[in-house]
Amino acid sequence: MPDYVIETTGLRKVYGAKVAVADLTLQVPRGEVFAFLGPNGAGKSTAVKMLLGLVKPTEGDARVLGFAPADPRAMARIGFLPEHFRFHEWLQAHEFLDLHARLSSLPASVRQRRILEVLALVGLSEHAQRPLANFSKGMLQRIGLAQALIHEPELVFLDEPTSALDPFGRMLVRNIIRDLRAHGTTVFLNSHLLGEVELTCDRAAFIREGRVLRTLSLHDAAAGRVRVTLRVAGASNGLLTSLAALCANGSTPQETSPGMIELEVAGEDTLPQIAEHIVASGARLYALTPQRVSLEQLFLEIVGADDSGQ
Ligand SMILES: Nc1ncnc2c1ncn2[C@@H]1O[C@H](COP(=O)(O)OP(=O)(O)OP(=O)(O)O)[C@@H](O)[C@H]1O
Repeated sequence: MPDYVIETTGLRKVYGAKVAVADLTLQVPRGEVFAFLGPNGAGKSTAVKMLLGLVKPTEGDARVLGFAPADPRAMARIGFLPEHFRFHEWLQAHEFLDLHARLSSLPASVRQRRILEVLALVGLSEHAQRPLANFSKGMLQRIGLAQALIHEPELVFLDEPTSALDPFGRMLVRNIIRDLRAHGTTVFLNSHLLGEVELTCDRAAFIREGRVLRTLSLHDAAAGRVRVTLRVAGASNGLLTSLAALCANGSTPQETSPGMIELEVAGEDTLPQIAEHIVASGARLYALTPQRVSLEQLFLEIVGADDSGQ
């Protein structure tokens, strides 16, 4: 049986008349880097808060590391970087990390070593003695990530961890997430930066109004939709009809200009069949150019482009 670190069934949260999370059913296996994607107001942060026991669900059930949310046995093994972190600005970076190490019940014998390790991990070793009040937004996000990892958690929730970071910072966070995965840590990532998600995550769930619309693997290139551009000569009238049978989701091939055809197929496995159809029709194939459909395109299609700004 798969070892799920997160399992929810029909999780729901209502604030007055506002349904923040409608009906969330989700399973995240151990060791996965899982992305939670959805437009503003989709209920992502509320869902994470319910999983952490910070918000009480109106209905439904959740298990995190096998326990009910907020169970101290689970919480000790979870790290969390909230979207809006309230920092203790009067503390120096190392004091802030020491506070969080103590809150995580890290034994005194390892605290100092872990503080130095996580400061190095997030590239802030030289700022250990600086008060957080003097930190830039990006540095605060890095130190927030350091506190989430100080106790070597099994499961880490990162809510928009790179929103304030420059490209170097984003690369650093990508590498940290890859290291976490290599060590078997499960990462639950909320992000609007779909390029980052594509590079770091194993699987993504698209949510809207607190419901999972779809989950998909981000690894399996053969399973991802592919847009194909063809350059052909001598195409017969029947070629477009014949290619239509290979298209994804009821889409149809389009002749964009003489000799140029575009179509979308469900995965790379269909590419040889396209070539076979063209040759069988008697046309000559000069170019077949596949391009994976980006996560951003999928997001716009699945979630809908007009559902922001709540
Ligand atoms: N404490 C609260 N009281 C009332 N409404 C709330 C509360 N928290 C969240 N909401 C509402 O619930 C909905 C979901 O909010 P949530 O913050 O979970 O969305 P999100 O997907 O994390 O959004 P974003 O991408 O903008 O961070 C929103 O409409 C929000 O206004």
